[in-house]
Amino acid sequence: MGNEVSSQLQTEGKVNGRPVTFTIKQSEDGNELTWQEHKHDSSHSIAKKDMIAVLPIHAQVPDDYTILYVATNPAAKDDPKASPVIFQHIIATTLPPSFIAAYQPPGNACWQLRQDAGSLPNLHVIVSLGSGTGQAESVWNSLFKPMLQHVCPKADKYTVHFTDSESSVTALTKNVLLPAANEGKAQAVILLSGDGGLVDIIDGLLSAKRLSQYRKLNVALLPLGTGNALAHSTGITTDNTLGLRNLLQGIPRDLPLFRVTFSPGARLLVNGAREERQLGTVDGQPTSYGAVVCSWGFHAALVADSDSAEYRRHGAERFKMAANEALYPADGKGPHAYRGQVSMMQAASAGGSGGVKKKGWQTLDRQEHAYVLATPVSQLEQGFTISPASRPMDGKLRLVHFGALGGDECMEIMKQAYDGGRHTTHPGVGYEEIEALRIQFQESEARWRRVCVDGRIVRVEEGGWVEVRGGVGGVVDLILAAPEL
Ligand SMILES: Nc1ncnc2c1ncn2[C@@H]1O[C@H](COP(=O)(O)OP(=O)(O)OP(=O)(O)O)[C@@H](O)[C@H]1O
Repeated sequence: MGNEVSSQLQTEGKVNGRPVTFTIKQSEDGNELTWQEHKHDSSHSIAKKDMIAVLPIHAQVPDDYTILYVATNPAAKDDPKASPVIFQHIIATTLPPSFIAAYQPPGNACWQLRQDAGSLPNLHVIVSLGSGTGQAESVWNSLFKPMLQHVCPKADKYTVHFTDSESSVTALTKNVLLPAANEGKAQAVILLSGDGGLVDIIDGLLSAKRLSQYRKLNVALLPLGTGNALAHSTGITTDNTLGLRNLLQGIPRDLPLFRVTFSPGARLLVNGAREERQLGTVDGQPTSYGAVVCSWGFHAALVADSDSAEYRRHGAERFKMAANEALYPADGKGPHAYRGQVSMMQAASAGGSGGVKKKGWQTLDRQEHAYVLATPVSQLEQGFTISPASRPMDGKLRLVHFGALGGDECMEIMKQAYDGGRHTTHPGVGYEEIEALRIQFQESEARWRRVCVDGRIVRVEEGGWVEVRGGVGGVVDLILAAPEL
């Protein structure tokens, strides 16, 4: 190619009507669009990580496109509740074709699928004011609302819901989303929340009968929680757009779920564990559903203990703070040894770390445990790779477990999880693909019988049990872009 720049990489065009030269440049963050304004001899650029999409404007002006992207929000420097980025757009004429090809949403992108056979899209935006460090409202105002007004200018085409309590999403699901889904209406939900918002939707949808004409919802995540496990594990957080690139470029994919069944006395703890509630039942058994994690032991305890307004202010740090308290308790006795019988059913395809593979239930030899965690996702928070073999949306449950250990040894295993998931090769850690997990609790004190299902805490009665099984689907589609974008 010599010094010649290919027409794929450089074109003469316009930005907002002003003549420019566009160039695609290789940078550390990937391909970057730069342009040189002829009149002012000034240069500009948009980094790959800031790109949302390139959208054609009209068939009559085939060379004109709108570039949607984000820019750093200066207000976020001093305000932890401010959106880190704001929405930007420009009109570009005669862009390099490779740039258009990279960022124009595919024909089957969810945006188009939301148009229900020509009728108005049934689009709900949920702004969860209690999620993460409280950025959802600012993200709505500075980022998502301006983008929606751009791509969906008729404001009456969508409904915005702001949460005002921890039961807001559940109530909306039971009163609005489920009845409409049962009438076969196409619905799309855009969720400005953490994993909890999605779990509330899933649980709400599964709380009552789904009729034969039930139509799956499309759900798109704008990850604004603390852990954002699903978003990190599916690649939604790999750019700076807080899920907007994924929203415009993604296609609907069935979200694999697992079912968690409890003994009859199990209760959901709410309102900072000050209140308890009955769980929904399936065939008479208390049942919950999840998409991220079901755990008992150290992980469940730290999720439960860090779920207070005081801890939440610290964002993802809250997990580390609670972990320290659990591993090095003030009484100096070391971490609790959780007593119970843990059984698993290995998946037919699993190799497993426990020697000869047998179908059917197998009970672990040990009676004292520190960590028992089943998950279909790879990361529980950014960089915490609890299950490195997990692949997005494959629905395979994996079990990570180890016995009662000292604080330092537990901490070392956790550090290895933060180091790309190295803990799964630690000789004391079991890691296998499973079909099902069952725990029979042998603890007299209630706090050691707490189970975490996607951040919710369920306390099981003395002598009670929990069982986890994968293979549930057909309830919601998650909007996901191809990982290579
Ligand atoms: N306005 C509100 N008032 C009280 N509670 C709220 C309100 N809005 C949301 N909540 C609750 O706050 C919690 C937020 O959960 P969510 O999972 O979205 O965020 P997170 O826990 O910070 O993130 P993650 O689950 O990804 O770690 C949920 O229990 C939700 O019901």
